Amino acid sequence: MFDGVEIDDSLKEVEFKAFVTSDPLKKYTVNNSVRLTRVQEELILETLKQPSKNMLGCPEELQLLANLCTAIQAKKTLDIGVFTGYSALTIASALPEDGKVIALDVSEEYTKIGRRFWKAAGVDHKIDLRLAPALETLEKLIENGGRETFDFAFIDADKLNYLNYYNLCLQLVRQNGVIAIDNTLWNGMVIKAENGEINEDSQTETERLCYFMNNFNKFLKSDNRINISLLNIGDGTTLCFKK
Ligand SMILES: C[S@@+](CC[C@H](N)C(=O)[O-])C[C@H]1O[C@@H](n2cnc3c(N)ncnc32)[C@H](O)[C@@H]1O
Repeated sequence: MFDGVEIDDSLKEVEFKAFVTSDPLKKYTVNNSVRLTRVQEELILETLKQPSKNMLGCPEELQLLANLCTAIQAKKTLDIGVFTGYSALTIASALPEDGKVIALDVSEEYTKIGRRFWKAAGVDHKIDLRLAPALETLEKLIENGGRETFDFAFIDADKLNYLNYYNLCLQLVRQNGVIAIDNTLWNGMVIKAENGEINEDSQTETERLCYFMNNFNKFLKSDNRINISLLNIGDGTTLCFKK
């Protein structure tokens, strides 16, 4: 897949992503399972031209989430962190005609790319984009009676708010609904945090975020409000099944 894509240095930072990986087994699993529509493929290729391309979601992960939405017959969903609209497009495509993705981001610039592709795929009527800090939007949804009305949520925005997003999503998602969380393996670096090689005072922001992510993973494991699966797919995807 995407053999013609030029790999520049910024993409080498995200070697775990299927379209740049050199891991033969990962390539195999993706080549033998990921199905992309023409519009998804065009959106991915367009995003790979953007300077912030390394934020793009992983096709194998998003396909799994879409399949999960179908399996639980999701209708009302949340996409926290839209970027160029790939996750919203993929989730919306798995929903029935009257399904909804409430899509949360702060960036007009990124999301306007997504709008074009949502329209091309004929799913724009299912996507309700809210341009504001996601915490504000989630709190408003709760205030306005949204508690336990969502079937599914995908958390993929600013990492330091992950715990806040998770706690708000737990209020918004119904019993047996699913919260999926991206980047929980942090490019494999969580092992360094686990071994004490990285801590909250580490030099780089990415290391400090990794320290945070390792603690967040431990919090999720101990949270009895959910059943959990941490999958080594994409950059690490944690599935939380609300009890
Ligand atoms: C990793 S990208 C999302 C990728 C997307 N889910 C996909 O599948 O391609 C993270 C996004 O979170 C957004 N973001 C960052 N801080 C935010 C905040 N406080 N509230 C809402 N969105 C935020 C960024 O603008 C960016 O578009």
